[in-house]
Amino acid sequence: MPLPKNPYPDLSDAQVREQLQWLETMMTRSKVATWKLHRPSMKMFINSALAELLGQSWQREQSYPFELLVEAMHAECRHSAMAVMQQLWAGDLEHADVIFRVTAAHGQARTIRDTVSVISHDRQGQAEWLTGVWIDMTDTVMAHHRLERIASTVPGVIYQFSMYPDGRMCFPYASAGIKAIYGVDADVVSTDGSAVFDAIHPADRERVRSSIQQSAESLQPWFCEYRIVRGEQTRWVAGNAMPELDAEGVYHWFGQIVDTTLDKQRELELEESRITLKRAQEIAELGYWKANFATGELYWSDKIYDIFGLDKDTVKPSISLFQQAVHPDDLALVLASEQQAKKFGTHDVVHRIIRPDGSVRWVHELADYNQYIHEDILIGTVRDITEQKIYEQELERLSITDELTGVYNRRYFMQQLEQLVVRFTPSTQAVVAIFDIDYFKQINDNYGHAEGDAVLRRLAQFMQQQLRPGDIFARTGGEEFGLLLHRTNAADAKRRLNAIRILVNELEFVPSTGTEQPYRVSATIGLTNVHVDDDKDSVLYRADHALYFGKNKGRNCVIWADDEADADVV
Ligand SMILES: Nc1nc2c(ncn2[C@@H]2O[C@H](COP(=O)(O)OP(=O)(O)OP(=O)(O)O)[C@@H](O)[C@H]2O)c(=O)[nH]1
Repeated sequence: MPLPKNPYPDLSDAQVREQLQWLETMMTRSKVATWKLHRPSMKMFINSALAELLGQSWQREQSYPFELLVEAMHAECRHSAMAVMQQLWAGDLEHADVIFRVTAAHGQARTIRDTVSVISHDRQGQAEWLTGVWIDMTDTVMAHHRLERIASTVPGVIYQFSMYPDGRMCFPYASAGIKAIYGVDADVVSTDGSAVFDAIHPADRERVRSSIQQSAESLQPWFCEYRIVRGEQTRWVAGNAMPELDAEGVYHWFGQIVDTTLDKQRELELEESRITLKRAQEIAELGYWKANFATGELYWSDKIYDIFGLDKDTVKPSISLFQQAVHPDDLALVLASEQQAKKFGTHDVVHRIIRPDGSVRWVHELADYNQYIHEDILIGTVRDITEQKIYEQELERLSITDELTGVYNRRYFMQQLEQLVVRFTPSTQAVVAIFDIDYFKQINDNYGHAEGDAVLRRLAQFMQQQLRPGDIFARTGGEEFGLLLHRTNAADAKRRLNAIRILVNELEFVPSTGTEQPYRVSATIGLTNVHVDDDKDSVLYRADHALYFGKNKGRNCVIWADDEADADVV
């Protein structure tokens, strides 16, 4: 049988034999299985490692039928393996890697990569001598299989991504999930990863690239959320991976990419409703809070910090902090409302707070006590109603104020008188008086209506100054004023009002024209004390009667009226 031609013409046959010996020893030791086949005779020579693997006894130079090898192959691999062999025999291929499974000695199934080379050809160009080296890939295949099984239970895709110094990028490993996420096959991107990058939404592509670059530069974990466009569909994915730099300057990331479209949609919807709510709260000047009475914890939305004049970054809200901010006069009201809420479910209270700068604000709190939550929690809103309160107070003030003189008006006087008579008890002491300017018509007639107004203003202010706190003084008609003197007896009231009458009469008025002589005014005052069985009309009737009496008597006097007597001049 002709041996293959010596491929090393510089060496003697003996040297070649020696080299072969050495090679064979090395291969046997390292358990590399090899075979060589003389194609024309189909005689096969195998090394001891292959003989051992196939469960054959071995002798140097013993030939074996090639069938031995073919029979060891698993039936499902045989056809494709032999097809490659045929191409090698025909001289169509010089080298080929053939992968097949064999049943080795002791019935063990092994996966083999047989690297076959044609060593020599016959005159027709067909293979004459061929050789093969078996590499046992069982462990690799098993590891791959194991990885695939694990990967199939993990959401999304797990992968290795590599970036070369020349900028090439690829996915040497990607689990089957890559198809579902990017719509590409793992083997397509195993050498060129551009299909994955092409699938990224154009608006996100640069961001993804620079995040990879950053991770490479810092060797810090890569994390990125971005969109993928697949036909009409846009999906959100999130990727994270750990980078590594190898000795050749190649970066490798090992990580996972998952589809987060649903989470992202929920997140975006949540963010949208959060913004809408925030905006609505801003428009309504509304803050949102949640108080846990069991723990004393309090949550405030941003708006509440503004309302309370506190800094969000440095202040941590708590129930006690809130209570400290409540105006001391309103704290009992607020606490009572909270207790009410525990019984009836609703907390609805208007109160004042004091800001750190001392300014006072009015707030309206509305909250619900949720009895279905087992914790002691009140959830509610707070609105700054200071402007509204000021406006209301101003309206209230205007509704009880006389426009010309600035003192109380008739409406307020009548309200107070009504309250006085309704609440009156035998131990209460109060006096009601009517103060009427004498001959006021003449002032209008002599100096004009504006001068009359000025006199009314000045007299009203003057009277106001003469009274005690708690006394009520109001303009009840044109040049007529009413007085309610609390905790005063008849003698005291007569004395005080007479003193005031004298002071009024001493006032000097200078006409605004400036050309006339100064003049004085006088007033007549009718007064009475309040009785237990009085209503407001009966009180006013007596005071009015006394006033009428005084006018008739010549004016500039204080007249006391009681039930019996018509009047009593002071
Ligand atoms: N300037 C001015 N005059 C008013 C106002 N309201 C009422 N008067 C005038 O006050 C005058 C009241 O006149 P009378 O009721 O006759 O009373 P009098 O002149 O003070 O006389 P006696 O009360 O009897 O002393 C009228 O001329 C009214 O026009 C007002 O708001 N401004």
